[in-house]
Amino acid sequence: MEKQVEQIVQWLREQVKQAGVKGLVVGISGGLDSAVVSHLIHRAFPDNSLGVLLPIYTSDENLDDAKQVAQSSGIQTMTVDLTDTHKTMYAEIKSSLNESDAFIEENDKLAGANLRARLRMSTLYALATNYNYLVVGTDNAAEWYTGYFTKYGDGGVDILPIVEFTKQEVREMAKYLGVPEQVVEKKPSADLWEGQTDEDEMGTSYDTIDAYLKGEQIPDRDKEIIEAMHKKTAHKRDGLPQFHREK
Ligand SMILES: Nc1ncnc2c1ncn2[C@@H]1O[C@H](COP(=O)(O)OP(=O)(O)OC[C@H]2O[C@@H]([n+]3cccc(C(=O)O)c3)[C@H](O)[C@@H]2O)[C@@H](O)[C@H]1O
Ligand SMILES: Nc1ncnc2c1ncn2[C@@H]1O[C@H](COP(=O)(O)OP(=O)(O)OP(=O)(O)O)[C@@H](O)[C@H]1O
Ligand SMILES: [Mg+2]
Repeated sequence: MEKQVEQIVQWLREQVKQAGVKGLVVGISGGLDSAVVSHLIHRAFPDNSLGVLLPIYTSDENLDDAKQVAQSSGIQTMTVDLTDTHKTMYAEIKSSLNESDAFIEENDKLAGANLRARLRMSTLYALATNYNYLVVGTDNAAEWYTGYFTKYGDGGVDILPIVEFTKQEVREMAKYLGVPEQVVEKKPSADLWEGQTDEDEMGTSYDTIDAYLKGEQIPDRDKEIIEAMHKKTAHKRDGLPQFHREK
């Protein structure tokens, strides 16, 4: 594991050098993926890494976990509470809609949720500009394959250090790095609405996605869910469609 971690740390240093910047910034949620990334970027840049707590209606429990991750990793942190910003901005969007165009319930929930991720992204880029840092993404292999992230939200980042690691591998890395136990054991959640868990929303489990990515047999039903998500979200992984002028 030490070798694996050291390779990622070296890679992080190369990315910073190649980009001609000074360090790295990540959002810390109190969840597993950002905990691992916080530990890794602090190892790579003890004096030039920043973890940002970005609560939007965030529970005390998750905030507390985020603080404990800050402590276990040793990373410098700051907090920008975006709850009021989200409230104001989303209310403004909704009140500007014609009554006949108003959100249906499901879209309302999703749009509000994705706005949370995009406000966090905007904040991280403002800070990256100030400190001359790159924004580090926390997607793992399962999230990347299924496209389980918000386009230009938590998907709006500069580099992806753990994108080739399954959720289980990220969990193993977390234990090795000394991430607090309750964070290692916590149910993965995007925390974009009350009570959300990734596995409930996706309708399959990380263990199953991990197994599929490793080429193991999984039930047909899960395979269908995973492939449908993968197909539907191809646009999040591909470059932008561009119109080419005739020569
Ligand atoms: N074929 C296509 N070509 C180009 N663009 C296409 C497109 N289809 C949709 N789009 C665009 O993409 C948008 C839909 O994508 P997007 O806005 O990302 O939204 P969407 O994929 O619908 O929702 C994001 C999902 O990721 C989950 N999530 C988000 C953030 C964090 C985490 C977490 O694990 O922490 C999970 C969240 O719970 C939700 O299930 C459409 O509104 C449209 O603008
Ligand atoms: N409250 C928050 N404060 C700061 N960053 C956040 C917050 N919520 C989400 N993020 C950012 O969005 C990323 C995506 O969230 P995601 O839930 O996939 O990861 P996680 O919370 O680190 O781990 P897990 O998937 O196990 O919950 C986080 O890793 C983090 O960088
Ligand atoms: Mg989370």
